[in-house]
Amino acid sequence: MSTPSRESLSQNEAVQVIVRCRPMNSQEKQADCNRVVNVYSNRGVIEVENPKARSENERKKIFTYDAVYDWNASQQCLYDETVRPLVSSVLEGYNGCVFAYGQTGTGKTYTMEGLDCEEQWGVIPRAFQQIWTHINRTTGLEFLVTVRYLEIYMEDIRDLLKIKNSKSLELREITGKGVCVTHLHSQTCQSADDMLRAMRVGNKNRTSGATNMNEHSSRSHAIFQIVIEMAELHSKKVKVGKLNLVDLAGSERQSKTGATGERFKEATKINKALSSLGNVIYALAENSQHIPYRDSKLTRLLQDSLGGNSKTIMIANIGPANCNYEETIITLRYAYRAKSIKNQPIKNEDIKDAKLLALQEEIERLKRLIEMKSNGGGEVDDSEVVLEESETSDDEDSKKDESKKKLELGKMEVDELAKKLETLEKQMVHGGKNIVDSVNENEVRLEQQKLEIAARKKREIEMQQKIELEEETCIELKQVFASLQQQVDFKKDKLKRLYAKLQSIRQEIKDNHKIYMNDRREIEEANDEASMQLRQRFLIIDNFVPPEERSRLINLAQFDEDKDNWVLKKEKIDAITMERPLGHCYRRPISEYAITTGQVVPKYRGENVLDLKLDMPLRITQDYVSPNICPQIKATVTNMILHDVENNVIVVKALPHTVSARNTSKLEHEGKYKQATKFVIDMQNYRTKKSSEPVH
Ligand SMILES: Nc1ncnc2c1ncn2[C@@H]1O[C@H](COP(=O)(O)OP(=O)(O)OP(=O)(O)O)[C@@H](O)[C@H]1O
Repeated sequence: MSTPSRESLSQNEAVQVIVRCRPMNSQEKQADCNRVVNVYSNRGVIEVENPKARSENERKKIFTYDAVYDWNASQQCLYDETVRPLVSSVLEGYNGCVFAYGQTGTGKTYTMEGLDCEEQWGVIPRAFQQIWTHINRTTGLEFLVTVRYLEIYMEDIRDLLKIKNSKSLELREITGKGVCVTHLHSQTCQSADDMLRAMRVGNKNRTSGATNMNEHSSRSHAIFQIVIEMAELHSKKVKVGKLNLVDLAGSERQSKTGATGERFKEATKINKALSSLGNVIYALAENSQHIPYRDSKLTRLLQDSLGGNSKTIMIANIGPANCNYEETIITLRYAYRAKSIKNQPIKNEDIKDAKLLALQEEIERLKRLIEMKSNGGGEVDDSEVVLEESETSDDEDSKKDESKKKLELGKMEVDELAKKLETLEKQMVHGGKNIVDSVNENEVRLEQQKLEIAARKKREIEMQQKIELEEETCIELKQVFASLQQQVDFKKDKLKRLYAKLQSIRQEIKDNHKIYMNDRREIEEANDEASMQLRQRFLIIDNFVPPEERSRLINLAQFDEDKDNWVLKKEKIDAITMERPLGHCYRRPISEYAITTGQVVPKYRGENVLDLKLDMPLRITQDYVSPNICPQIKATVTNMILHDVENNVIVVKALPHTVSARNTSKLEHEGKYKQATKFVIDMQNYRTKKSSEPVH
């Protein structure tokens, strides 16, 4: 893909964050839950009341977003106001991404896919409609539309359109194209119905299951990708728009979802991937130097959409009930942070390696070939056959037959080429099919109006938010006071309001600090655990692995960027020139029958026993020299071994439970911590050194 020109680089653009609150569900109604969420759509504000508030400061939390939707908002309204403008940009050649995030059962799948009846269609089918309406009324362009559908389940990537032979697929970073999934099936579509069919096939294959919170819970992160290549008929210039529609698995608490066994394992993986998504959002919002995209497959795949070259919308889904207060606040904070992520959308113009160009070239080539063959430029010439028919000599009869055969073969070839041409041509769609339709004009106008309304609504919300900010300062200037007392009362009121605001901000800081301390404790625990493991492994290496073996492995180890892990290089064994052992017997016993029929080739002394090219080991057992074991380990091992005289066997005593670093005394813990940290630093230095070495 060619690199984008300077002109096509647009300005930084923030991720658009939208919040949607679903209606109370039957479970919540039965349990007599209270609604604690208030939605102010005209101001883009969500207000949440804390059901366990101990003081006035803790009572209300207020969050502001680009747009908010309550339980009455229709699918059409959400799509037209927020997603339609983004899909329009994709049709101009931008990359776009819409992803739904939220607690399990809050309506992510409902928002992205919706229900079967057209009125309840979600973002994905509505995007299909918009794309094909556009294609069908655009003249002067040729389109190639392909879709892919994948899920990330327990950190494995699966192809949802080709599930039968779908093993876990690999991710690969391709220069200029970003992170791609290798061997992912891509399906060409010629209509919105084709896309709907692909979506339904994929949905059937998607991993889902029932939890306490949702009867049909999606247990994987699903990404539906649409690639639209558009070529100008005259200039052959190609632009490409890519749209990622992502339905994430729900964030959840194991205690609430009642997850056990396989569901528990799933939930752990889901939460891990979502927390790495959270870390990426946090790092981007904080403008960190290092963005941990590599921590999970989900974040690697969404790399372009978060802090990359795409226009992105995050739809945060929440529930209205008091019983989900904590989860709702977590989602709202998460979404609030995402608001400060800046992307750099790029228009993918003048793309040189588009599939559409290759397809056009192939079609031209086939057309030329068919024409050549039909005009007799191929192997067989019709006129030649006619001429030959007039000659009657016996000798030439066979020649005639041969020519006929050739002719038939030639015709078959032309037929095959024509079929191939037809299939290729079908893949490409010529824009402007409905251009003569009078309804079409109205449709164009309607679409334009919808976009204008969306833009106006966006501006209105922005203005409202600005006005509210400025009101605080302006109201005082406008006020004319009749007396000093009136002025004092006014100022008292203002002070009260500001004090309440200050208290709520203080509370927010307190809550955030608590979250930060929890996160920090978890990271420290993970670090302690990792350090202990590292130390244990170093002890094993130091004491049980011979030094030459160790240096051999160090030389072979190299960091594989694609696998994001260390791998061992293949060792060169050419230098070893050991003779293979020879057979001792004179002859291999064989049956009389085999000898007479000559089926078996007898084996003679002097031949290799094995006729395989085996790798020879670098050392043989006799070369083994026992290593120097450190005295502590020796003592531990000696203490562990008992001689069971009665049964004449050696018994190894079980080790006492390892004492966790957290439970040991402070001093001991600090000592261990220092040692462990040193090991971590050594290992990191080693990794850095290795990865900076040139790879041979
Ligand atoms: N805005 C809404 N209006 C009406 N019904 C809704 C709305 N949002 C969600 N629902 C209903 O709530 C239920 C749960 O929704 P959904 O399955 O979409 O949740 P989810 O967030 O995708 O859950 P999970 O993460 O477990 O997959 C569904 O029956 C859905 O139809």
